Amino acid sequence: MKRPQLIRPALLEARNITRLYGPKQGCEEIDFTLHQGEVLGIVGESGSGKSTLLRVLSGLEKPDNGQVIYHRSEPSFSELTGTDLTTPEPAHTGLGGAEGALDLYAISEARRRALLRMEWGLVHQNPRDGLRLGVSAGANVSERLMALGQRHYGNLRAASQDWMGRVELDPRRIDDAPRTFSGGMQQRLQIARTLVTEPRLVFMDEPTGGLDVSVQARLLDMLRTLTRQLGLSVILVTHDLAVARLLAHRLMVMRQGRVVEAGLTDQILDDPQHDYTQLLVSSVLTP
Ligand SMILES: Nc1ncnc2c1ncn2[C@@H]1O[C@H](COP(=O)(O)OP(=O)(O)OP(=O)(O)O)[C@@H](O)[C@H]1O
Repeated sequence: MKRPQLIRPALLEARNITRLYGPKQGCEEIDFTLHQGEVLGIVGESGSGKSTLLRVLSGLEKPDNGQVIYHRSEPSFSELTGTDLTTPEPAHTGLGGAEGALDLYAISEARRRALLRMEWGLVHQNPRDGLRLGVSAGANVSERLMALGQRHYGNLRAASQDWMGRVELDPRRIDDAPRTFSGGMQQRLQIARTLVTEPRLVFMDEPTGGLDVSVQARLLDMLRTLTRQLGLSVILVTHDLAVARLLAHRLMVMRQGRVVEAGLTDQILDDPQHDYTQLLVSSVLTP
């Protein structure tokens, strides 16, 4: 008997996105839908446009063309905070489409930033870009909770300690400054700081890049556990196919700013169709 397919609702849609700095420099005509609970890996060699696309998707850089549509569902953080992202602004018509669909670049920059701060999360390759180095580890973790309106000192501290434990950091180091942590520990702290609010959508840019191989392996393992436990929806940029294999359900392969192949991770890596993907995959396998 054929099993019914479970169709997960769409969370983020890229519609014909183009952001070019020069010919083939940036990303061009990108279309895809990310569904709830899905990890989408964007892979490709250096300069293929992965980071440009991630910046556009995460609201940091306006595309030259195309739309990023975010499908919000209840309960929303606006209910928690009193901020309403869906109310159209005076000169704003960007809420077309399905109810709760937000056109990312049709809302004000302030609202876009609020979205990134409160419903989304961004894990940078360099943890120093995502941490506040002047405050303690605990304050780093609890900051996003405070942005959501939580004020109780004891609860914030307990949440910070809990999350430090979940990312395998010693909770007794809650008052230490991040700069006293190793690179791998800082990355775990950045992940705790990002995930503490259980964001609906997380963007990760080479989250294990720049770390020793053994540190990478542990971090990857932890990321995989957390994404599964929390059912996170993730857009992950990586040039490392092993990272993509471990974390991503689906892959998009980019070359010179365009998507050359997309599909289920195992399908793409075990049976690549496009010449470029075949080259990428074989270059990893060849010693
Ligand atoms: N702000 C910018 N101004 C001008 N050119 C840019 C800018 N950002 C990216 N580019 C160019 O766009 C192209 C794609 O860069 P991008 O950083 O998106 O690629 P990538 O696949 O993420 O590479 P890497 O893995 O090395 O980070 C490159 O040719 C790059 O030089």
